Amino acid sequence: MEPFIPVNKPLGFALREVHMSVAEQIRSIAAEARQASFAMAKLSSAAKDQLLLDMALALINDAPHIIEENKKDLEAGQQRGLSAAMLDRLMLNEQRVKGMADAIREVAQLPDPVGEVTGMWKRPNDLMVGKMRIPLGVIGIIYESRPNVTSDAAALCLKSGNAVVLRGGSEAIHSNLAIATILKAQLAKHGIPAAALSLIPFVEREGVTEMLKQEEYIDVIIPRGGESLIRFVVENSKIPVIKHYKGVCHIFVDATADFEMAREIIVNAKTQRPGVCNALETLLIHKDIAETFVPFIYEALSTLKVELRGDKAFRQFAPKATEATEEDWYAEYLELILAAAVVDGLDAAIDHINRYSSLHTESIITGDYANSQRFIREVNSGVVMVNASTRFSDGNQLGLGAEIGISTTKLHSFGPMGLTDLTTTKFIVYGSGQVRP
Ligand SMILES: NC(=O)C1=CN([C@@H]2O[C@H](COP(=O)(O)OP(=O)(O)OC[C@H]3O[C@@H](n4cnc5c(N)ncnc54)[C@H](OP(=O)(O)O)[C@@H]3O)[C@@H](O)[C@H]2O)C=CC1
Ligand SMILES: N[C@@H](CCC(=O)OP(=O)(O)O)C(=O)O
Repeated sequence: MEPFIPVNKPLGFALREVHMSVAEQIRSIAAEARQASFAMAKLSSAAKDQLLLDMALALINDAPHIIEENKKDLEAGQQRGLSAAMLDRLMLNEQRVKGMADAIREVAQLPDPVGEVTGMWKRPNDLMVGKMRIPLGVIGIIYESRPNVTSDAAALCLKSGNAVVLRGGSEAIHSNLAIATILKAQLAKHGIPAAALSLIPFVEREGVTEMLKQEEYIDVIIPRGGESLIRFVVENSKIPVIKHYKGVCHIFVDATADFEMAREIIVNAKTQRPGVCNALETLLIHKDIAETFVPFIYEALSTLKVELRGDKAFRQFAPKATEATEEDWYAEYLELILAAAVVDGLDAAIDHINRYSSLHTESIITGDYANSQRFIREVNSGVVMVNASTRFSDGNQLGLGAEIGISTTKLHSFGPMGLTDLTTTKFIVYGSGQVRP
């Protein structure tokens, strides 16, 4: 997508400091965030929780303003011909703003990971050695055009004692600025440096490029988005990157699967919200049940207007399905299209997944315990499920309150990332005068 300048010029441009280049402005934001991160790291759990609760309340109180700013984004999006699904992702109403506030409150209620001692052991010389959880420092996030990510990410980063630099999708610039301004005002009220939460206030892509050069000030970059973003960040970042890549999610229906259960799960995973990264994109079916299961699932999905693209064996039992090409096995459709193949068994299913998946989320539907255990151990993705919908691959649904995103990188955290994943540990050592002989 081409870089986009907001239609409402005064807002887009007024926030780019005219006397500073993009590079200077980003460097200054990052440097101030670094300073603010020291203040964040020292805050007590109670202070952070109160800050978050006040932020949630402020969002509710200022909902009319947020919705007004969001309308500007929606109008600009309509003018640019964004799809209905994209406009829906962008849209905020009272209920969605309330949802954002609820998510912040939920994060406030979660235990604070900072300061937790994760282990303590005694050495023969009586030294006590342990590990303590600490914030990462400054987290830079580049994300899509869903404005609620701005408040979710801010809440998670602040509660875990970090400062955060946010760069949201250009389509959501007015909404994001409104949300970030409201949240920042609460930082000031609580005596916390406003730079603990910064939103890049303009849409030039150069801002992303410059962010990736701030290794002196930003500790980690989280790119949350599709192919173009991830490739760009991986090629250009001087800062460690935790990729949050697209979701080419699979379900494998084993020979022992309960058909009704399989249908419920597949329908949910494909159709409940097709535009999100944890929606199902490829279905694999054990050959021993293909003759009966393929027509059964084809009927259920085509009734719901899902287009099926099958391999030869799948089309043998569902002749109306279109032909899948090699490209389909890599595809993240984010719409009502599903690729489907018949495989020889568990080994072939695991091989297919490990070859084509984006390491996001995969599920097996099976009545065979041993196969479920092999699937869990051998599938190389951040979330592996048994007899459940891939749509559960979500921080809130998995008990993390919210998620910064779903990591498809094994370092430093794999799968949905919550509070604990935004921290690291340091060694702590208690002595009583010991010296090394
Ligand atoms: N794993 C996870 O946690 C998640 C993954 N996703 C994935 O994200 C994708 C959908 O998101 P979508 O809205 O398309 O997001 P995009 O990947 O198009 O954009 C996300 C952000 O990246 C920026 N960006 C995109 N390309 C570049 C580039 N070449 N250089 C610099 N910045 C860039 C965008 O800026 P600009 O506005 O300027 O285009 C935006 O801020 C899907 O593939 C989905 O699966 C989504 C959410 C969570
Ligand atoms: N949080 C999501 C899953 C991850 C996500 O945010 O995906 P996306 O909607 O593609 O930005 C969910 O509700 O399922």
